[in-house]
Amino acid sequence: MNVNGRKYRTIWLAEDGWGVEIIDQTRFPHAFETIRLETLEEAAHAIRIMQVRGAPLIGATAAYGMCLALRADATDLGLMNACSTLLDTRPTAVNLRWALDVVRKTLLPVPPEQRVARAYSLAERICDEDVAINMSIGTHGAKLISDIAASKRPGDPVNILTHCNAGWLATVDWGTATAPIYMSHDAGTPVHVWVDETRPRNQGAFLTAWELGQHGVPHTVVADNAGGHLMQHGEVDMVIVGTDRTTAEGDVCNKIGTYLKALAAKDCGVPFYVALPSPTIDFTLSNGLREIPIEERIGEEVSHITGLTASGKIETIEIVAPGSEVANPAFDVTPARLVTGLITERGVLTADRQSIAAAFPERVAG
Ligand SMILES: CSC[C@@H](O)[C@@H](O)C(=O)COP(=O)(O)O
Repeated sequence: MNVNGRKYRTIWLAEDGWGVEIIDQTRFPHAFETIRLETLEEAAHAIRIMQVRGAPLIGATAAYGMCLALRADATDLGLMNACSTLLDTRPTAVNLRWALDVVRKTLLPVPPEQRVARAYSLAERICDEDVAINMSIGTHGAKLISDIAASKRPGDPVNILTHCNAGWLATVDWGTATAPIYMSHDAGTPVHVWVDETRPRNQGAFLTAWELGQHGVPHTVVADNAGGHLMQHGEVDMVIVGTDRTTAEGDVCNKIGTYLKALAAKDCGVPFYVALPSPTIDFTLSNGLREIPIEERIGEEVSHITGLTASGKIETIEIVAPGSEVANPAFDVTPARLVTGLITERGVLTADRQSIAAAFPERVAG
């Protein structure tokens, strides 16, 4: 993605060939700042406090975190300890476990003195694969958008609602839910995006709105509760969201509030699509509601909010009545029956076990 005329990925190797650079997502939308990671602890911290976030980018950062860890200790014990430190950072996005499994299984049979170099090439491969996957999701999703455009009056935009940030910033490049949007926009299909603000951390208002603006995609930020109303009044042609973990049966776990959008979409006959890169499929799970771990985050994310004051200062203020209890479940599960289709790198699938297994037979086996 281009930012201020310069092409960026969200994570990259520093010029010295070993430090890892990331964009600090806690500073959006008011500042664009990068950070250099040099240690395992810094990589784990970046994931934990959400300087990087979004399922694919969490996986990519973990892969680079392993490189940094192995520079300090490339023994079997060092490798296993680093895996468990990174795995403990966030519980829901399965891309984290997937990336760590790839690194651990590949490196354990390799002699310790060769592990650092192998880890860096693996991390680079994981990043490149993420970009390729998202571009394929973009191609398949753009076809869905152009089909809807063909049924509208020429020039009328396809109105797409999205929740949270499954965009460029959540991946290495392109995004998952946003890839079809960027590709359609670039191809001249008129699109307009309804961006759910996505309380409590406002990934929609802070991140998705920022990156759509950078790319010149027409969009409107709405309060999370507006989606149902917009759908009832024919203002939404389709929903596209991302996912942090999708079961073998097609149940989809994504940012809190996604389920309510799926219910409203079902009631209003609006197609509800999930952009799903294959590393986000957890073939060990069937029932999303019972089996997917849902991250509980700190209450301050609900009780406080950060923004720009009229005097140009970034400040955090309290917005909940003092003394009230707050709860902060960060994800919810949308059952497969509410999902119109899964937009994967291998095409648009029905959200069921047969379709998912037929598209990714090698993942079922291993
Ligand atoms: C392509 S990213 C898909 C999901 O990771 C995204 O929709 C999401 O819920 C991110 O949550 P976050 O808590 O910001 O990491």
